[in-house]
Amino acid sequence: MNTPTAPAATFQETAHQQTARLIDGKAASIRLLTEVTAGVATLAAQGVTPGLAVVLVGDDPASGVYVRNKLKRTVECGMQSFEHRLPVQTTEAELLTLVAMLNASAEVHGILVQLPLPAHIEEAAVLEAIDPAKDVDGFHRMNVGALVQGADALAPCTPTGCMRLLRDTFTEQGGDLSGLHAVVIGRSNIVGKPMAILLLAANCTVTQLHSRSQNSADLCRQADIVVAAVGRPNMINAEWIKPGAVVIDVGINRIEQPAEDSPTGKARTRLVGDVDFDTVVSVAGAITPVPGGVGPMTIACLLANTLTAARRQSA
Ligand SMILES: Nc1nc2c(c(=O)[nH]1)N[C@@H](CN(C=O)c1ccc(C(=O)N[C@@H](CCC(=O)O)C(=O)O)cc1)CN2
Ligand SMILES: [Mg+2]
Repeated sequence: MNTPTAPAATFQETAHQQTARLIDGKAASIRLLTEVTAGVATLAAQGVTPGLAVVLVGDDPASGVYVRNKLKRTVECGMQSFEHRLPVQTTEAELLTLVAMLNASAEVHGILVQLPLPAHIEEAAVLEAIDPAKDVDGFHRMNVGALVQGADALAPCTPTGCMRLLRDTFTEQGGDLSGLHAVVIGRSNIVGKPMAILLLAANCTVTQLHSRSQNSADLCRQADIVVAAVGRPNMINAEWIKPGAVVIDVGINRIEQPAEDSPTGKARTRLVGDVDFDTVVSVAGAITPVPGGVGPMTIACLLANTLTAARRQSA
């Protein structure tokens, strides 16, 4: 093993003792969508218009919003959009028949089945039925395996978006994250696990915390980079954060806000992350807000993956 060396002067050494810099995911997503739009135009000029099929089963209101946003951005980028809304009582067999049809369609380069699916449908069976070349969510085992081995893969959109935000935040080091200690909180297949793989591929030292971890706050306080993806509102407070650390908040939790705390004086719901923004903002060096942080990057990375898939299928 090489003699350990201290990481190069990092963002946090220069940035602490002040309010954290806000990492603007909305602006970063617009930059990426602009690149994707140019790539789509180039491919279209060669006779291939990338096509994305989005499948939504049931009427979960949040999923409905995400799907609507995906369809809107798809069209804005110049891609073809194929929308499939199925009733909640759709059977697994019916859904698999649709997936097979989309796999066979030459106009469809990317397929996305919005999660969560209704409880009677086995999610894994549906995700494994998608042609890995069209799996723009990067959830198929073939793509997960390729990601782990560092081979060309369609990588999951939310972790990819987080990596882009991190590289942008560390521009002073040329986007180099080598040697930094990254703590990922959460181990879901969609975010936590692929996030850890991507950070490892970027030469970070990675610690993964989860519901059974002990001394989580102490471990987290050693991190240069914290990625919170647990789905528990405001769980990570200032005591978990080393001064100057870069904090990426993947959580999207809708909580009730009582009338007395609401700016309008009426009870309403409010979107918060897994990170207690109000306390962490004065300790961290940089932080993503919720909304306007990771969320918009998820959709931009989905369209980037669709462009990549279309390029590969037409090569
Ligand atoms: N098949 C998939 N299902 C789900 C995924 C996924 O990547 N693929 N991720 C999430 C939901 N999701 C995309 O599908 C998603 C969630 C949130 C956002 C977003 O832009 N959030 C905004 C706030 C939006 C709001 O007001 O509710 C933000 O954070 O600024 C985009 C995509 C689960 N399912
Ligand atoms: Mg299920």
